[in-house]
Amino acid sequence: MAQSKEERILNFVLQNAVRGDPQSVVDTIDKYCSQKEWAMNVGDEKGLILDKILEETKPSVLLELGTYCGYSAVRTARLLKPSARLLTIEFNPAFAAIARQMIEFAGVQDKVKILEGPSETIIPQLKKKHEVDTLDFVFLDHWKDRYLPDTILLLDHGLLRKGSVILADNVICPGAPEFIKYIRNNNSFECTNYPSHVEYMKVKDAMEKAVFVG
Ligand SMILES: O=C(NCCCCCn1ccc2cnccc21)c1cc(-c2ccc(F)cc2)cc(O)c1O
Ligand SMILES: [Mg+2]
Repeated sequence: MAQSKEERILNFVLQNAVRGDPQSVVDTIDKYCSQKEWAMNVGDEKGLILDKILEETKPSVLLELGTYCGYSAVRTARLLKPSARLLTIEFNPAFAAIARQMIEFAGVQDKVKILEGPSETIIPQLKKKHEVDTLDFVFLDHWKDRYLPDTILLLDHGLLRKGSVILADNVICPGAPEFIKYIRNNNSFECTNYPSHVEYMKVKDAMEKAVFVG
């Protein structure tokens, strides 16, 4: 069977990165996707914004929507304290399988758990099935028209607390206009926009941080 792009990315990492070194995995994916094949990783430019917000927030319980090849899961886990846990939801089983191998190669498997399925099914299970109380940090990077309904789902299931941080990728390109309209007009959230570019491109993009103030 012909290899998928995601398999080619994983194999490039297995052959060129250092096992157990998450930074080398992140750098190697960025090298491949900027020089050989574009892929929808958050990338190095927006990745630095993610890093800074993680270092400011110091979260213990994190949720990511949109694992893909595991780039942002590895990038995030490399900055977490030993006791912190990242749950990452992936809809596509083939991508989840790639991400699992990427996360294990990087050596961050003890901090990361991949949950396979649609976010609208998994979010309501987080408290009882995945022993979550509330989330300190949520990274939205899945279907852009699910950012708003899933934010409402998080609220309805009591998964946010005062100070919970939601960080959304791609609020310009591909864009998440309904999410942005809602979150910027909701007094329960304090929003900050971080202008950037689409990963590995010159096209304008941005990330939006929304802190839940209760
Ligand atoms: O589409 C994007 N991501 C979403 C991929 C599908 C997620 C599916 N999925 C995963 C978990 C999950 C749970 N529940 C339901 C569905 C779920 C994306 C696209 C671009 C992009 C593309 C073309 C272009 F010209 C410019 C930019 C850039 C990005 O950074 C992106 O993130
Ligand atoms: Mg994205």
